[in-house]
Amino acid sequence: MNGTNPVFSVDGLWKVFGPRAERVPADPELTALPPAELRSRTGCTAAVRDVSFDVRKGEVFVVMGLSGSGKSTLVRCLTRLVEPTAGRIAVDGEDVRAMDRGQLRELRRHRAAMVFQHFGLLPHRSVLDNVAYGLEIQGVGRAERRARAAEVVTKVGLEGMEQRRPGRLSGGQRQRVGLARALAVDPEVLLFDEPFSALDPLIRRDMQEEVIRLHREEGRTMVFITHDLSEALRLGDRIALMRDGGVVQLGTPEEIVGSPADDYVREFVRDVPREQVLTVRTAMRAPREAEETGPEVGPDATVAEAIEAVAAAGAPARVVAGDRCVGVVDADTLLGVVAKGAAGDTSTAPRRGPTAQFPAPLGGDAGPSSEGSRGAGEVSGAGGGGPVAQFPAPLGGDAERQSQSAPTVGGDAEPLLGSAPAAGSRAAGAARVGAAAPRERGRVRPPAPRTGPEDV
Ligand SMILES: Nc1ncnc2c1ncn2[C@@H]1O[C@H](COP(=O)(O)OP(=O)(O)OP(=O)(O)O)[C@@H](O)[C@H]1O
Repeated sequence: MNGTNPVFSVDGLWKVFGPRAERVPADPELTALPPAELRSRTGCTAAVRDVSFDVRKGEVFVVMGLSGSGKSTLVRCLTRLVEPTAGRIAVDGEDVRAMDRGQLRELRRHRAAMVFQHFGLLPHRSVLDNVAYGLEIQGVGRAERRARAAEVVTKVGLEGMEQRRPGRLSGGQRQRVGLARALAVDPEVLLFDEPFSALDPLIRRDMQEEVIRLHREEGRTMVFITHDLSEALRLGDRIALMRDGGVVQLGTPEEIVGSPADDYVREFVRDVPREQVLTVRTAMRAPREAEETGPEVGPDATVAEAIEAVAAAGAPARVVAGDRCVGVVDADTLLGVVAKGAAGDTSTAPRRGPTAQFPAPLGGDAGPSSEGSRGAGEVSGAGGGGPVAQFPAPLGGDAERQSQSAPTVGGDAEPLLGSAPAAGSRAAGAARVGAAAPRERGRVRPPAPRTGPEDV
């Protein structure tokens, strides 16, 4: 995926609303002003400020940020639904800003279809005809467009509802029709503008699964806007986190959660269960002698999956890539990852997830021998029962101290995160984890904490 040319390439993009907007990007004094001052001095709002990124072929690229951070404006600039003020945009190497009206129409209809939150369905048309609508605009003949529409209706799980009117569909079903309509024109890229934010949480999750399934089956490039961090983590191969029109961090979910670029991002991801996002790459250490046995996990397994594997076996797990053991994760290193998040966050209530289930500290001495030799049954009685209680507990009861004394985590996390894998390889790696929960492989599935500096 990474070796191919980008689908969209954005360089130094600005969108300024207000009088004589073009002067803003051109004037270093004005570009340096904070948003409020820029507004009071010029009457202008810089909705997008000097943003650069590539959307790679086949990836789900998420644009995330709080309300008003510039997400919609940015994504609308990609096909010039909003006219950029300055900067370059290319689609498959073609200059979007140089396109004439006909080329733009072609771009929007065939190459980059948008799925909106308000799906804009035609109330007097059946599901099938709504889905076929985009093809109708393209001039595709009736028989062909209905056949193609029927295919995508099935693909999005609406088989049997072809003749219904939108008014007789639930919100989730209507959103599926909107999605089917975009898919019917077989665009190279799907652009989603907060498509699920009006749906209730269960249906929303359903639709997220749908997007993941479609992406997995078709490998279609997707740009997805959301203000919901858990949605971004669930869907994104990479996430651009926006604030005040700028991108404050662009990276994989693992990079954003594991190595926040600044305090703003750190605060944003504070409540994310790190063990469900970070992979064992963050936690592994060099293998020691006589560590040739034990469970195996792929390099893209999450820390949570590795905890399960280590807990079930009562022994460290080998991280295996291809035929090669590239490292080992054990109780210390895995807990270190979890504790590192908790250490900076002592003011909050206890976090959910595996950490909360660990037995009370057992004295803190968990050298290599205790990890290797402690049998599953030995600890479970003392620690509160359940498979998780079998996990040796090396903490002395002080998360902060543990995080400082976990050199593998502190020392290795950042550099390893830099080489975070692509989604496809995540899938391959995760399949090794015998004890992993039956969930989507290769995708992060955190519970749904709505986190952020403020809830939007
Ligand atoms: N047509 C417009 N005229 C003037 N200002 C605008 C216009 N459209 C957007 N803005 C401003 O640009 C900034 C970014 O808006 P935008 O809608 O892109 O944010 P967003 O992150 O998509 O927000 P939301 O999540 O609420 O949709 C906001 O300050 C907004 O008020």
